[in-house]
Amino acid sequence: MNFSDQQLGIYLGGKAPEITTDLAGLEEHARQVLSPEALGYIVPSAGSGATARANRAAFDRYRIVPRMLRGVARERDLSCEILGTRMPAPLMVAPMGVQKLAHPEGELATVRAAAALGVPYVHSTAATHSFEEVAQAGGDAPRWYQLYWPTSEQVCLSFLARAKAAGFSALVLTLDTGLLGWRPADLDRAFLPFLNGVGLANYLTDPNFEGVDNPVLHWAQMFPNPGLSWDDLPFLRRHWDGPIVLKGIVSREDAVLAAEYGMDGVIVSNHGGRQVDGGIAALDALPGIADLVGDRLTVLFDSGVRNGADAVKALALGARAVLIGRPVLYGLALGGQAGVDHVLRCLLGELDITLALSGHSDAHDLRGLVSVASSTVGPRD
Ligand SMILES: Cc1cc2nc3c(=O)[nH]c(=O)nc-3n(C[C@H](O)[C@H](O)[C@H](O)COP(=O)(O)O)c2cc1C
Ligand SMILES: CCCCCCC(=O)C(=O)O
Repeated sequence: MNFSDQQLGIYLGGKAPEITTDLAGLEEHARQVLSPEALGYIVPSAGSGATARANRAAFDRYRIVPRMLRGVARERDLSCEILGTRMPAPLMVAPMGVQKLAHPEGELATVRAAAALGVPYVHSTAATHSFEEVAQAGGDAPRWYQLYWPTSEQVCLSFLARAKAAGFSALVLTLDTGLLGWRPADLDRAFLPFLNGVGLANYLTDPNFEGVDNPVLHWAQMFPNPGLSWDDLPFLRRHWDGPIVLKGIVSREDAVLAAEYGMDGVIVSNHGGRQVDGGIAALDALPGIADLVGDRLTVLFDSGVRNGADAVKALALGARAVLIGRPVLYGLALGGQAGVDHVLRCLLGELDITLALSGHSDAHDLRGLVSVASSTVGPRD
């Protein structure tokens, strides 16, 4: 199946879609519908926003060099298997908490849209719906669980057990959020969703929270948890029967440590610039890490992917798959489940078209497809 049939469908239908197909322009549309608090939480980044800008600038620096006359198939197949999970294309939904900020149906709308397309969904510890609710909404579709490691060992073990029982097949341990980054947009509003009980669904439904007088205070004792070290990882291995992926890796040294500590994969990510201001662009970190550990670890990528061409660049620079962050939330804000469906279909369609126009019938062996531009045009418009 060609995902670019989406494009044909729009032309033949003769009807403009309700949400723009210009995914890079989605943010502007989403800004119109998000409440000031939701907008302040979702869109901006840490500090001056330098890391988020670097993420985008890096994508602009790399350019696709399409190849010709390569007998591209009319029927293309972008499917792949990543850590035992089959997916229709090397694309996943990044773990994102507090999705009810974007839309009342929150993660349920997102997981339903992803499931209908077979796109794996990664469930955040900071979600507004519990493991069990999300599993029910997602049915048999592929799903992974993202752990924010709580300070309580009991709660940690309970989360792992609940995730396993609810059919989450791989574990993503996020490492770059030992504490929350300095986020001026939220600080200036004195707004943190968790303190209003938003984003605590997994906690509040946990047996360890039963009968607790002040659940928010109890949660505040679980997070932040900056004291974790590499030597804690064997604990996870003992208690999680399945692949483990470390999210938030941007240094080669840490990628090598991840391999030495027996992890299965890493997500090269700077959390979309939401944590460290002035950090390295995730895309700039990717090729070095993929070269160094790509033969031992499954290297995945997020931070700054805004359209199908960006996904192609990350794949060509060594990622086995890319995770989509904010654009999914923008789709969610603009149209609930249908909005997420639209965003994912556009991404898949543009990914397929970009690959085909570049001479590829699948998403394998894309090395050499991008180069650093000798002359770079400025950011859009
Ligand atoms: C509103 C929001 C909430 C997020 N929550 C989480 C989370 O709970 N766990 C996590 O590992 N990453 C979380 N992230 C980070 C994403 O997984 C991903 O790394 C990031 O969005 C990628 O950057 P991009 O959106 O600029 O592409 C969140 C991101 C946003 C925008
Ligand atoms: C468990 C509390 C911290 C959640 C942070 C959510 C997140 O990753 C983000 O906002 O970014």
